[in-house]
Amino acid sequence: MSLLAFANPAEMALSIRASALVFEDPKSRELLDRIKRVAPSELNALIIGETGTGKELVARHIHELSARRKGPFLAVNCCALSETLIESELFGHEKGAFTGAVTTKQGWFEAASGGTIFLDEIGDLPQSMQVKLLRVLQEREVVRVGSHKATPIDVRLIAATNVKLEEAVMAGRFREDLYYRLNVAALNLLPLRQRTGDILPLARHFLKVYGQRLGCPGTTISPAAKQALLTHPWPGNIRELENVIHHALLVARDLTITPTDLNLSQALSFSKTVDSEAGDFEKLDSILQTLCEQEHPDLYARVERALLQAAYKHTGRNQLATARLLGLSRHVVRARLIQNHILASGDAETEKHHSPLPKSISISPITVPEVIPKERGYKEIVFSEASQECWGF
Ligand SMILES: Nc1ncnc2c1ncn2[C@@H]1O[C@H](COP(=O)(O)OP(=O)(O)OP(=O)(O)O)[C@@H](O)[C@H]1O
Repeated sequence: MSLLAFANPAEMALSIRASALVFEDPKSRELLDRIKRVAPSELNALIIGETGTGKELVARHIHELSARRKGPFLAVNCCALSETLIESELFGHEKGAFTGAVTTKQGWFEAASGGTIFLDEIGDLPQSMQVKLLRVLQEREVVRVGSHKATPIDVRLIAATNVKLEEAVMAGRFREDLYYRLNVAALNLLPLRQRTGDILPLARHFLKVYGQRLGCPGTTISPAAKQALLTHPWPGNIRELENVIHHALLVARDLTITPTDLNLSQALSFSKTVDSEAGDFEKLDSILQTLCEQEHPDLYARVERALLQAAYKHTGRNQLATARLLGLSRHVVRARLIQNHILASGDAETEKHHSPLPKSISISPITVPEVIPKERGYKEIVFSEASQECWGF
């Protein structure tokens, strides 16, 4: 999949707006009505759904339908940031606040002023940060690390989770008061297998998008392939469907996609194999941790890298499958692949990840060249067609 570096914001605007929301199943249409009602309000929203169900796309849609549409839309993946850095990333820091803080830096909340901030995987937010986030939401101001001065912020928060936050609250892992603050407007995105009326419209949508990009517009899906799409369980949801269609267009011999082009049986048998292998990896992981804690603290990092490399190679460089194989979430895998510099530049399947920190920022087009490179010190912004995300380097 190609990467485009957008020199010009208008070009990126077009690309981002092209990511239309396809909602045809009656259950999805109900949700769309709710989204349209929630969007113009200033309410915080909580989007709940399995990985790949479209949480970020819905958050972006809410932003576009709100009065804040001209402001920035910043998407931050909570689990891609290490616990030590998350506070300064979200709220900024003063020069000299800690080793390495060589300049004063604005945090994401300030950068999103006048717009929307999307906190993905909110359930992974460390407890210490949950208290601080609650304070920010209550007081509507942030205090940079190393400062005593509060800066007012004008930001709408949309959070997302793929775990049941109620259970995390019951287990004491997530603050109840923060949960109620976030859960003002809850939007449940059903897994694709529970809204089968979306499958073929989405397949047609991706066929059109990728068909044009790959120079084979007008490609259709055979009746048998449609049937296969309708009966597949889609554990990776819409992201998986998108990848399947993209792949099918690459391998199809003519302008009709057949069941063989979809390669769904391989995906299923593979997911069964990895289910049984995951247990072994978990066992190995825990033995290694104990061993390394006792003997060689740096050995664990080396072994983790080797494991990640092996799993990533074994799965044909598929992040979701690697996550399943290792018993981790896709975001954790992605973050660790980046930290370990395993995602190489020019990799055809993945985004380009050179930043030492995975800064997953999806940005409202207008603000990209003005806010991000200048304020965040990025030299280059790269837009990934695959994930519809921008990456700063
Ligand atoms: N209703 C939809 N219509 C069109 N495309 C969609 C829809 N929902 C999701 N997609 C596409 O599917 C892919 C995954 O969506 P997205 O990243 O928003 O999911 P997510 O739930 O945020 O995933 P994760 O939990 O892994 O972060 C994206 O390429 C997105 O554009």
